[in-house]
Amino acid sequence: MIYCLGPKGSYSEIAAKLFSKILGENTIVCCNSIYDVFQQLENSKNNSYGVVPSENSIEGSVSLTQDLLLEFYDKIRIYGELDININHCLVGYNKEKIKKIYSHPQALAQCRNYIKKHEWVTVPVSSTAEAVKLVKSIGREEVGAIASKEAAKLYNLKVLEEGIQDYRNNTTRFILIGRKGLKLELKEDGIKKSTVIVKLIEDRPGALYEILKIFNDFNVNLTRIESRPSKEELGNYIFYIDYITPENEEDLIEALKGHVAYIKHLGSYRVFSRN
Ligand SMILES: O=C(O)C(=O)C[C@]1(C(=O)O)C=C[C@@H](O)C=C1
Repeated sequence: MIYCLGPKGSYSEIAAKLFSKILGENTIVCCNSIYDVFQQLENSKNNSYGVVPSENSIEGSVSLTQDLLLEFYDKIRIYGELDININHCLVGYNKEKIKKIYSHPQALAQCRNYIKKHEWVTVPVSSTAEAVKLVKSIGREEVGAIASKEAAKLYNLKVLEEGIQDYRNNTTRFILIGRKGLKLELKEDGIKKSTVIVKLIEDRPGALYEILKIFNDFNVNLTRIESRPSKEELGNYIFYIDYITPENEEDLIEALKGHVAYIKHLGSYRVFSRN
């Protein structure tokens, strides 16, 4: 079973379909929210997976996913990663008549300039495919949605314009998640990455530098470092760090442990490609 944000035709479902081919797992279950995906996995006993967006090339991190990775740390780990091109379409009845545009907040943000140019009122909804469903059920020319071509086709609406994101290259990174301890057979080839969350012991000069120095000492290439609020007080942060997994990763983690309040290893996983 693979859980994802639905309904059918969402970008998450498109990503889940690609993962389903890779995993040889055919059942995809569409959920109402990213939170539901985590919760379904928490309650699942079998080898279920979830597919959730983690980062976008225009808008940056999907903060809900980042926060839930920490909140569900006792149960859930990352098992894979896949980047998908996002080619947003204007979906509806008649472009000239649109006054109100429905979509997921990430998609609205990725098309901010385009929407501003047309002076449309925006309505955030739970996913891009949900937006198309709503526009179909409203059935009036004044409304439109921003979504995939697949969603337009699925709910029988017209693609009025394609590639409407503000920057041509629009890529969203999706991660494959599951309960900790799952055995996913990784092919020998391809890049392997890891993600950790670290909290510094105290706010003092060089505290973050000391951690980064350890990565340097182990000759490890970082691919992302991002701070999120610790949610304890304003100006207090935790750090999400992705890196190319070294052979001696256990030694690296041991070395880091001496310099942090905590380190949470969210997984070492394969970076999948679409073919
Ligand atoms: O709304 C959808 O279709 C989703 O799958 C969510 C989501 C996201 O949260 O980033 C996925 C890809 C796009 O970046 C826009 C929206």
